[in-house]
Amino acid sequence: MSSPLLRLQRNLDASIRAKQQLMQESATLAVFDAAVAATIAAYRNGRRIYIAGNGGSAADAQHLAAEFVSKLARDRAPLPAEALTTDSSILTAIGNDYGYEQVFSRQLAGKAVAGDIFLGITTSGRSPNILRALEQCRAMGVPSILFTGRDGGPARPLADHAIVVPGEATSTIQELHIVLAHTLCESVEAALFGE
Ligand SMILES: O=C(CO)[C@@H](O)[C@H](O)[C@H](O)[C@H](O)COP(=O)(O)O
Ligand SMILES: [Zn+2]
Repeated sequence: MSSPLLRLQRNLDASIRAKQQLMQESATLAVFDAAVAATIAAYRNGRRIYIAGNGGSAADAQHLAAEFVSKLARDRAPLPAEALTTDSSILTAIGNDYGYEQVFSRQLAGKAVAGDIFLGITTSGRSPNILRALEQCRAMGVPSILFTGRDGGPARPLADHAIVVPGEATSTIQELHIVLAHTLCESVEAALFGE
């Protein structure tokens, strides 16, 4: 077998093993269940979700926001959601004037209200802009969900619902995060608009 196919086999195997492991981690699944309930509660109260991450996790933040606003599995009313990663003017202004670690926290300070919900995505649990965003949520009464990996790093204790997934490689952790993201959106759709 050629080496790209060997790599594919290895990566598929790592993804499958990590997903099977997550299915066995009942404590982690319970945290996810609570995170879904908190998101449904925010929407029922007329609030919205803000989502942030870096690199591939920025793409995941945008992917999930698009599905809340457009749709995932069924035709229904749009749900308000915003990825904090999309406006290059805001990102460069805050990054340039206040520092990259404030690019998400300052947007939350300016846009979010108590009772909104925030989802931070970081495979390492160590990205300073996600840490600052989680601190900002605590200060503002915005409940927070964290999708992370490894030991969850310093982000873990800062989040209300910290979901730490298995996986050794960053890419494997991200593959589990996208399953969580789709399941979160699908569950919200079902709760608000029926199965
Ligand atoms: O997508 C990938 C790797 O798969 C990268 O772009 C990755 O997201 C970046 O290195 C991020 O900066 C990593 O940040 P984090 O997950 O540790 O918060
Ligand atoms: Zn990637």
